[in-house]
Amino acid sequence: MLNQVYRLVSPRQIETQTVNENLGTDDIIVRPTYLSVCHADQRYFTGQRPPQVLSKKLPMALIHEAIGTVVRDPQGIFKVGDTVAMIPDTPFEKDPIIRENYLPTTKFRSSGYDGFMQEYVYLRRDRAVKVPDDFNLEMSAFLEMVSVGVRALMQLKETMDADDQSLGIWGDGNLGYITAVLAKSIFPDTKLYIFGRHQEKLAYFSFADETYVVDSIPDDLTISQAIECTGGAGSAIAIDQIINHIKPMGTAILMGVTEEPVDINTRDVLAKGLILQGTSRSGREDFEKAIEILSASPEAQSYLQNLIGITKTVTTIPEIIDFFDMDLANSWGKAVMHWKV
Ligand SMILES: NC(=O)C1=CN([C@@H]2O[C@H](COP(=O)(O)OP(=O)(O)OC[C@H]3O[C@@H](n4cnc5c(N)ncnc54)[C@H](OP(=O)(O)O)[C@@H]3O)[C@@H](O)[C@H]2O)C=CC1
Ligand SMILES: O=C(CO)[C@H](O)[C@H](O)COP(=O)(O)O
Ligand SMILES: [Zn+2]
Repeated sequence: MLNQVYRLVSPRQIETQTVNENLGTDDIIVRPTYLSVCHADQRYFTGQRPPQVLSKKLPMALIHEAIGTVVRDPQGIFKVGDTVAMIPDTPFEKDPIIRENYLPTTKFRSSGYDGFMQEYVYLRRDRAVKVPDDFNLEMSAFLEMVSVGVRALMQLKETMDADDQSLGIWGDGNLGYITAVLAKSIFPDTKLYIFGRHQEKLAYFSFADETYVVDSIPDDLTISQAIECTGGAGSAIAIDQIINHIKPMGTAILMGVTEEPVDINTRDVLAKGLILQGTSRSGREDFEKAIEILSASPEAQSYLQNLIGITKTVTTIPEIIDFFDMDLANSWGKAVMHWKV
């Protein structure tokens, strides 16, 4: 069946490419409905990745945060009309130790493989998770990012020592906010401190125990565990502040993506016996866990709806490009496209 795929062919240049699709025995067909933009998409859209990376990855459809409506399931397991979250992480093998999102053979949509900016997505059925009927659709568009926050917190839980007194999250944006909302459910008795750059963003973290602007953190403040959700140029100072304020033998989960290597004060990492652990992307079970947590907490759903930033119905390629530009200029929240292309 011929399918229209909207691919980034070079920075800021999106073209329709017609692809002849075959429906595999274990596939379903999904019509994307709500798509949410990630920093990773913007790094490709604006050409912030090195030229040799761009030439390897492009052309490809962007977007890995999306929900859609099932239009066909040959096995009849999904009902036509079901809303599903689409999982961009696509493993092709199982490993007894390495999680699917860390396997080198796993494909990740919108990172070298077509993302969800398509007329229809031909999806392996295990890459679709039913979205509860009472979930807000625009909030559900970024369930992938929620699943990434779940992954980080699960890794923290598996790795950290017994000190669960306090958790510090560096980063007052989308990822920090989502991870903080989830932390209230996963570590309900742990004091939650947020460290950011913008008082007006920190104001959204009303559920946290304390918020700090990073240039005025009390010198004697200590935290048990930490998660870095900054990325870019800001992550070096964030990691340095974490190393300074975390208690000995604490664990710091690193989530922010940088294009350049980051200097780390290894002397203090050694002296304090710290664990630094990276986390990237998520697997099916993290999507299921995210939906389980949100289903049990209307309050968490309500907080996440505060993260819905700009929303717009897009019907043409120029409107897609305008929307990406609007996202770049937007300071708070996730940009969610209602996909009518
Ligand atoms: N590991 C994973 O699987 C995933 C990683 N990411 C990555 O996470 C990072 C954050 O994404 P997102 O939340 O959407 O981005 P946002 O821009 O929404 O949020 C980042 C926030 O952190 C602030 N910040 C920058 N430096 C510091 C610092 N040193 N201390 C405290 N706050 C700081 C930024 O301020 P300012 O804007 O002024 O710099 C900004 O407000 C990105 O690199 C993104 O690619 C995203 C999704 C999944
Ligand atoms: O956003 C993310 C997951 O939600 C990851 O940071 C993103 O997938 C990294 O991909 P790339 O290496 O292509 O930047
Ligand atoms: Zn992402």
